[in-house]
Amino acid sequence: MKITEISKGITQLSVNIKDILFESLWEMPNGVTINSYVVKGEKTALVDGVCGWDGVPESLFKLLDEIDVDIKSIEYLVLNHLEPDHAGWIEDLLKVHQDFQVICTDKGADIFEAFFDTDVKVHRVKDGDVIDLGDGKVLSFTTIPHVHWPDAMVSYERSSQVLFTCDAFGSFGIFEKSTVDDAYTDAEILSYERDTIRYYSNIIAAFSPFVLKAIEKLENLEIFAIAPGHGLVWKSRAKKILEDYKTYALYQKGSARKEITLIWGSMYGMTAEAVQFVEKRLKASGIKYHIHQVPETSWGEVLTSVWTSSAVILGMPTYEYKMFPPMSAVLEELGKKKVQGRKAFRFGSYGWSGGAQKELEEINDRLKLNWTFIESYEFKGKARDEDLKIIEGRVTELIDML
Ligand SMILES: Cc1cc2nc3c(=O)[nH]c(=O)nc-3n(C[C@H](O)[C@H](O)[C@H](O)COP(=O)(O)O)c2cc1C
Repeated sequence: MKITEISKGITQLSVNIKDILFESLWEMPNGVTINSYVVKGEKTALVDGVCGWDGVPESLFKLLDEIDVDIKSIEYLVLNHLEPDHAGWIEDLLKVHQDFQVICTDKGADIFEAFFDTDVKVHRVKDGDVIDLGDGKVLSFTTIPHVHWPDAMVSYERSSQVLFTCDAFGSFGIFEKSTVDDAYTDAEILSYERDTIRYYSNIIAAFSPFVLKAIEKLENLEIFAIAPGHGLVWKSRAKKILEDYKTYALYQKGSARKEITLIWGSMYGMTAEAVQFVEKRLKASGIKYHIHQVPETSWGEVLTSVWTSSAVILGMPTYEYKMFPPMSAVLEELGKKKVQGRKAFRFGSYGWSGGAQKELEEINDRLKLNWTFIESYEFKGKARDEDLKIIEGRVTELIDML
């Protein structure tokens, strides 16, 4: 738990969350923070809440207490996004306070009504609407639909130029030293980047075209700080996180970094032997690569690597006339996130007639992955020296294509 003053009258209340799966699905090896913000003019607004998970609502009440904000003094609850990791706390709030207004978009209001049984007043805002809190504090609102739900908006406090973005521009990770980027060196920020990319690729990626539209909408704002619902507050690097998000969004269609992700699975070690050989070749080439075995590695981890990679190598055998099933499961997930336009190569073992290749081609077409494959290579049983030579040639071809 942390309390941080972002600007005069604007305080961040941050709760650390570990050892859960985000959306009951995505691993977070370094946890996540959920950030709520108090904006104090003559009136008090709370921007975004926290989740209803064990101990979290109590943490927010405690933090409000520590900064001497009487819960009953909150007149506005600004909900940039209704996902329960930010809005679940409302159930607990309603038990002690009902005399406030919810501020959200039209779509947000519909979701609010679906999630909560309450007569609390809901004020629907559109682009450019403002709420004057008095004492110089004015909040204005800009919708950013589908980043990440259709209800999403950002709120901007005009005098301090703080932009509250909820899920947009967020990251995974818990930050012990400070919750503001200024406290960290560039090298430290770079070491947290994988958590940001993991967050982006796992949670936001499917909506990348909307991320680009949102950034366009926000580009001309004077920004002192970007204050998201997860991860660091971006002050000196506010422009940089906008640029980084734009870059991540553009990775969706291909032309990502000069990196290769090798995803592999093997039942009895025949494909695994060839994988070891390919890994040696990648190591010798000096190119940056990620290697993940499936099903041992989670989708989230694989997705994080593939998101930044311009090329993918798949190593898997035939299983019941199809691909080794964990590989098709991962590809289906990549299809849902629309990871398109990768350069790719596939190799693998089979026992009698094969079949994996046919399913791979079907998946590439059906999911519109639009991956450009170098001719795949299949070997019967164990890969012999002549097989490895051919595989090596094709891996070299792939590296050269980058
Ligand atoms: C459950 C199972 C199903 C298989 N189905 C097929 C198949 O449909 N077609 C085929 O050619 N080989 C099939 N095989 C044989 C494997 O593809 C072959 O043994 C291959 O060498 C396994 O590679 P691995 O050691 O990397 O798992 C199957 C093997 C198993 C264990």
